[in-house]
Parts: sequence; C-alpha cells; structure tokens
Amino acid sequence: MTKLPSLYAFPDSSTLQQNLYQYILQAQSDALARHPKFKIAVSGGSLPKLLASPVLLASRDIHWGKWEIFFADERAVPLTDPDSNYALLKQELLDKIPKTASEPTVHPIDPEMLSDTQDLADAYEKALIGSFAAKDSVKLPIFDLLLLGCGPDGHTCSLFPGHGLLREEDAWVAAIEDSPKPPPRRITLTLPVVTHALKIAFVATGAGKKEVMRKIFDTHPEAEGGEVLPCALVNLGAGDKVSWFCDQAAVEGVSFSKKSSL
Ligand SMILES: O=C1O[C@H](COP(=O)(O)O)[C@@H](O)[C@H](O)[C@H]1O
Repeated sequence: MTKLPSLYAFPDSSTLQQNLYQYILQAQSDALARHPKFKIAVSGGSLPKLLASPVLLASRDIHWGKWEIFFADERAVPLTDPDSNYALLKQELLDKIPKTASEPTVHPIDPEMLSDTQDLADAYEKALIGSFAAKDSVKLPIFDLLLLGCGPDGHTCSLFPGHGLLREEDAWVAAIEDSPKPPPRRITLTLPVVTHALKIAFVATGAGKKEVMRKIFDTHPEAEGGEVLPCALVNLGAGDKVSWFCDQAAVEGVSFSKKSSL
C-alpha cells in the first residue's frame, strides 16, 4: 500500500505553531539520539515567520547549539538584500534566539560567488559535503528535517512547475537562472535531496494557497502521465515522511482526509 503524507489543518496560526513546535521537538530528539547535530534546511517566504513562534523561542528544550541550519533554497543576492532568505531567517528567527542560548551553526551562501550561480551552487554543495560526507561515500545527504514552503504555483525550494531542474539526478544543489518568481537567479536543493530527508514539513497558510492545495492533494496527473507539481512530487517521493501544517483557509475544499492534531 502507498504510504501517504499527513495533512494537518489547524484553526489558527497559533495552534499550527504549537503543533509545528511539538513536531520539531520530536525531530530534534530523534536526531540527537543518533548524532551530535540536528541537521535541517529551511525555506524562505512565509515559513520563517511561522517557524519563529513564541513557544519555540521560549522553549528550554530546543538545543540551539546543536542545530545546523542550511537553506533549502537561496536567491543569488547579498546576505543583507531584502530578497535574501538568509536575511529573512535572521530577522524572523536567528536574531530572536535568546542571548543566553548557544548559537546554532548557520550555513549561508558565499556572498563572494554571486556572479556565477553554478559556482554558488557548487560551493553550497561543498558546504553540505563538509557537514554530511563526501559525495563518493554517500549518494545523498540525509537531512533530519526539512521545513519547506509551498508557493501558490506549487513550487517548493526553487523547484518550479515544469522546470528541467525537476529531472536533476546527480547534483545535491543546483543553480537556476530563470526562476519564474523574482529574483530569477537562485540555488536550490534538488528533488532527490529533498525526498531523501528523514522528515519533511510543509507549512502552507491562507486562502491564497487553497487552489494549489486542491491540485496537490486531490488531483493525480501522474496517473495519466501529466505534469506533477513540485510539492506533489515531494509527496509522491517521500510519502509518509511528509507532514503538511496548514490552516483551515489553505485547505478549504480539499477532499484528502485531514487531521486536526498530530
Ligand atoms: O521564492 C520562494 O517561495 C517559496 C514559497 O514562498 P511562500 O511565501 O509562498 O511561502 C519559498 O518556500 C522559497 O523558499 C522561496 O525562495
């Protein structure tokens, strides 16, 4: 039997954040039982604000010093640019971590390499190799947790619908020069790296996501050889490793069976 993702629909963002916090705590404890660091990657967009909940920031059970944070995707812009996913995470989360806590290890892109996105992607892949293992000894890095967004067009990371990057099989990190959502020059984790993670959480809120949520959960273009949205490809590739944290507005009209708690 195919293993399906979980889809949670919460009445408000505060309940969503409470549940997301519990889920992260479990992922952290599973990871730290296996190895010294909790290795995660995060998206930009609406994700950092929802991630940085009061309950997470006040928690004494979050071992910030053991967190190793990568970016699921990043725009090829300076680290202080308003379009930078690093700048967003810093503003929403990193700067709010209590000063009394140990600091997480954060892996931003190398701002010296912005002129060539392939060099930028290769350098970021080297950072992954430094943390996980050499590419010839492991086929793919295994993140403990990915915290991802879902664009209204069904993109995740910087993997866009119908884009050739969805077929990438070798690179861990790929360059994109023609992102349909600005800015066009970016780097992204590739689909095999995403689906290889131990846990994958999508966070999608607001009525602006309900059309795409219906497409992701209630249509099956793969059955007819049609184009499958990137978020749906993650569902198909990673199955029950995937959990969706949504509010009611985002899942209005979605038929796929929804749960309201973990
Ligand atoms: O461009 C991007 O968009 C997606 C989705 O953003 P959202 O605001 O609709 O949540 C985001 O996950 C990705 O990291 C970002 O680069």
